[in-house]
Amino acid sequence: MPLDWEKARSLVHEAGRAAAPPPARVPLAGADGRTLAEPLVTLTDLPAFPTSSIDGWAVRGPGPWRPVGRVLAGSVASPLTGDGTCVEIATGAMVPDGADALVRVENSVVDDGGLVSGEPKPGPEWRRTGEEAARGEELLPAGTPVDPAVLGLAASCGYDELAVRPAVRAALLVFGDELLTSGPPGGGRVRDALGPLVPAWLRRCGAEVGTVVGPVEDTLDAHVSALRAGLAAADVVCTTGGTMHGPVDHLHPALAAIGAEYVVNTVAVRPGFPMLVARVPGADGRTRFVAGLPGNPQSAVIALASLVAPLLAGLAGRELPALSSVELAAPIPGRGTYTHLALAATDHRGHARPVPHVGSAMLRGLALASGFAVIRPGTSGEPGDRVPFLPLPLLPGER
Ligand SMILES: Nc1nc2c(c(=O)[nH]1)N[C@H]1C(S)=C(S)[C@@H](COP(=O)(O)OP(=O)(O)OC[C@H]3O[C@@H](n4cnc5c(N)ncnc54)[C@H](O)[C@@H]3O)O[C@H]1N2
Ligand code: MOO
Repeated sequence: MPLDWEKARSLVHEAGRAAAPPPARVPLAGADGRTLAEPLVTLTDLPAFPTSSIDGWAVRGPGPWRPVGRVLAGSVASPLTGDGTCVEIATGAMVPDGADALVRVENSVVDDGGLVSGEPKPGPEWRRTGEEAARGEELLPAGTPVDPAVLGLAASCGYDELAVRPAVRAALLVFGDELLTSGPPGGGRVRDALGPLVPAWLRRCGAEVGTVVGPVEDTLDAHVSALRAGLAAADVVCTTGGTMHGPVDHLHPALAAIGAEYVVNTVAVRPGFPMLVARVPGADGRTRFVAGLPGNPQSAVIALASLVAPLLAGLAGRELPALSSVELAAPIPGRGTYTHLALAATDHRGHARPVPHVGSAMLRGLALASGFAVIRPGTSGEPGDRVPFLPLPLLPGER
């Protein structure tokens, strides 16, 4: 029985999470795009010392004030001990003990005798120690994706290295003797569209893509050898084609031959129902996965978005990618007891409109869409309905 689509997403995510590789400590520069394996706890107060927000004067007592020195960013300020004294201070410099106000340079006057007068602003002009965070405070939980902001925050609170989940290693095996790897299709043969497409989308899901092989010869032996070789170097081996039971569909027998166990075998979703994920014990004791994507190109993309993205998220120690929600701008039919994933383009108001050319063998509609409107089993979508939306893994600026 094909599994419910939402159930299948969470099952593969859990399977990935259970098999996530152990954390590694890496220098900050190598942590970009990984996932925090431990909470980010600040190693100091932030800021670590009272810090001037302005260029001007740190003053003590009532003015005018006699300058007794200067404190620049990067140095330790000596205390201001006498009322009626001040030091020149730069933005970012430590505010001296004893100072009770800061006066901006543009709000001050220095008289001929060198005395400074001026009006401090009513609000404090410096940042108090620990005002952003207190030493030992948790700033971000484990499982947070490491992005540029996280790298900057980690550096600012004292980290040289971060404990992160290693990158998930993926491989691709393309099945199908009918596939051409260059030139125009014809004479019964089609161009391999998935060899170029799948690795690019795996990378957008955060995976490192190693081996890409194809077409693998349409024999059981060739499939078994290619799977074994792929699994030796990857956490997840994606395959395309051969998920059904046609005369040269060898995926299921090959999975049996390598001792794989299905996590999900067919999903109640249209298009793409023959998709699967199976787990295989690795030689090192760690679980590896095979993700079988159907051969029809749009169906393969649906399998990537439905199963492979959650699996990679689980292996990376991340949450199940959340579905967003859109308002339909046009009707979308349901698919009976199956979930219908309908390619749609969204506008700036979050309205989704189905795109044309969306047959499971087509890619034209995919290239116009930003994701799939999710029409749940037993429902259909009417204009104005809010429905869940499964975004394609696109980078900013890509549609
Ligand atoms: N008797 C049945 N036959 C089929 C059924 C069914 O329910 N009963 N379901 C159809 C559906 S739905 C799908 S999806 C496909 C899945 O088939 P496979 O995963 O076994 O894929 P193939 O048979 O190898 O290929 C299907 C189709 O896609 C083309 N293809 C394959 N790989 C690529 C590629 N890399 N680039 C471009 N196009 C590719 C291939 O030439 C075929 O046209 O099964 C249906 N059959
Ligand atoms: O389900 Mo197939 O994947 O419709 O093309």
